[in-house]
Amino acid sequence: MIEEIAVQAPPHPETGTGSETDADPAARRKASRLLWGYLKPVRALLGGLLVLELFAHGATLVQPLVARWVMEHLEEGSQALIWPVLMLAGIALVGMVLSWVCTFLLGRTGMRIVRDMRRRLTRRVLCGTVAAVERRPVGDFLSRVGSDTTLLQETVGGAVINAAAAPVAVLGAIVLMGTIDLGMLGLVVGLFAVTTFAEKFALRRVGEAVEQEQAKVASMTSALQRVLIAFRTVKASGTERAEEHRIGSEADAAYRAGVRSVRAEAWVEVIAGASVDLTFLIVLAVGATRVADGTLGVGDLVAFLLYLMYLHEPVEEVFHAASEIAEGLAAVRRVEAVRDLPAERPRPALTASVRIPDGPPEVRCEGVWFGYRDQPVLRDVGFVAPVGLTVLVGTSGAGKTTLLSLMERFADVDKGRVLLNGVDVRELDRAELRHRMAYVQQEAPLLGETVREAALYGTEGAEAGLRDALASVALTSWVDSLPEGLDTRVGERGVAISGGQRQRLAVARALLRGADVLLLDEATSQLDAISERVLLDSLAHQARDRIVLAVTHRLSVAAEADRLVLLEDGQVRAVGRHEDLLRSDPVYRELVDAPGTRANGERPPR
Ligand SMILES: Nc1ncnc2c1ncn2[C@@H]1O[C@H](COP(=O)(O)OP(=O)(O)OP(=O)(O)O)[C@@H](O)[C@H]1O
Repeated sequence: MIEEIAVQAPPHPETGTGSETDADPAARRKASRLLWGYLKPVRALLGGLLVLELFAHGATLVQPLVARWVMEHLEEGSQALIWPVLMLAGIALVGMVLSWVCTFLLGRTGMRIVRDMRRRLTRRVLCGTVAAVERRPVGDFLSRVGSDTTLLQETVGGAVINAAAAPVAVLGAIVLMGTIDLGMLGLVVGLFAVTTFAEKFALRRVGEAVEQEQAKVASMTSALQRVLIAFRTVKASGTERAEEHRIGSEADAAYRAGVRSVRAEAWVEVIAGASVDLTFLIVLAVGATRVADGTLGVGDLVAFLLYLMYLHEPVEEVFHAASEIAEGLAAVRRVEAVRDLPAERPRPALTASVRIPDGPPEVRCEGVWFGYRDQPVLRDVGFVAPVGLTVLVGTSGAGKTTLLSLMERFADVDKGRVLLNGVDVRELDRAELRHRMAYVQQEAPLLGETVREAALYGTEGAEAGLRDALASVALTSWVDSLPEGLDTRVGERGVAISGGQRQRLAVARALLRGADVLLLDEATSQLDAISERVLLDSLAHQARDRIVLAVTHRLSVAAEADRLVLLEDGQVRAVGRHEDLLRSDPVYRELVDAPGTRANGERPPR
């Protein structure tokens, strides 16, 4: 069974974030808590910014008072006006400086949170289990780490501060209105309560629509990424139009969800504006009636209405900020789905002292059972791979790659044991175990921009052995023919080099790790007979003091093996040398006779 720390809910068809959606109040509360958590490292800074913002509000409020003072003292001549005018200019300057500082600091704070979030997500993905990470489309990860985190920047860079500062302005005005007439204030508060109730629904729609839009963008990115990886196949299959249509439909779906979110946002803005305007009219009607029956003064009504007009901006700001926060919370939910990825379980504390015993290396499988999603793939597999070349052969799907995965602990056995030097690999620290092994995966992908970087990837201080390793895989003359030698760029996915060269480079990298156990999964499948011969000689040399465990369909590799393990339908069918199995096992004979077991130019055995 695949080992996971947290159990991942299956992706939601619309949002792709698991079963939690914006319609779920518990999910909303959890997202709010998480957003508050993200702000933890910058809460003090945000507090300071809030104070600055309030000062900026204060500076705006003082301006009319000073202007009024200037108007009242006009008749005293220009001399008397110098100081008030200078004061006005000073206030304006302070307002400008505060505004710049707030905008800059808020923007920077938002970016910092996004940067930290991206770092954490990257760490989370890299620590995830192989099963959990490989199950998700790559484009989905890219979208969550790239674009969803950007949405958060908007939320933090302004919305949070506005959501805190604007209510203070609203509260201030409300208190002043209360000093004029409590009855009228009750009316205003009642009307605002109705508005807030209506806004709640619109805001929920914003959150849902943004989450759906982001999920559609992720699907589009995944579709595009698949096409780019298989670009030649797409061209050769003549499916450009079909792919364009498919990716286009994802873009359309993202557009439709985007329109839904914009529509909901428009409602938020309109309801906020209309609430103030409507309240103004109702207060005017009620106030006029009260002025007429003498229970309210004209001056009080005018002052009350002025405060209502002043409220227009902060009320709109509050709801605009709420809308941005709803978008941010949608992003939080999508980002958190990555943070919930099951991680590789650390080594159990009880066995913390277990180390790999010294001595000649040995890999041993004892009664190993393993399945994917309760479908058994390996059944009671047992064999020993001592120092030397051990080759795993078997029909496609027999479980060869799966066996190598269990040795590297990409997954753990359901039953039985895999032992390295007599120690169950589950008791070992993963880093130590993997340090002892070098692995070339079936597709032999290259990491690094240049030939040198690709060959040295994951090898520490191995540069001195680079030339020898390249010679071992017959790549010296190729590297020497490159325009910039080892520093020639190999293209993003290594497509600038042939499949065989890529495989050999991957093997050179594995050799440079100097590991006790070399795991090679179909590492010679694309080699010609001559390069394969060089590589096999080199592997034979390596196998004198380490374990080389190779999965192959190639006869030439099998013929060189010190021992063959023949897998059939997840079980060990036979173990022996090539000649013995050729004589005794009809299934092995059939495999050997099958097409594709020989390198180009290789002759069949006599
Ligand atoms: N991640 C996975 N999830 C579910 N099933 C899987 C997964 N990986 C492999 N399988 C299944 O497990 C079985 C064994 O796969 P495995 O890749 O180990 O076979 P193999 O012998 O290496 O095949 P090949 O020679 O074609 O590479 C296959 O039926 C395969 O479909």
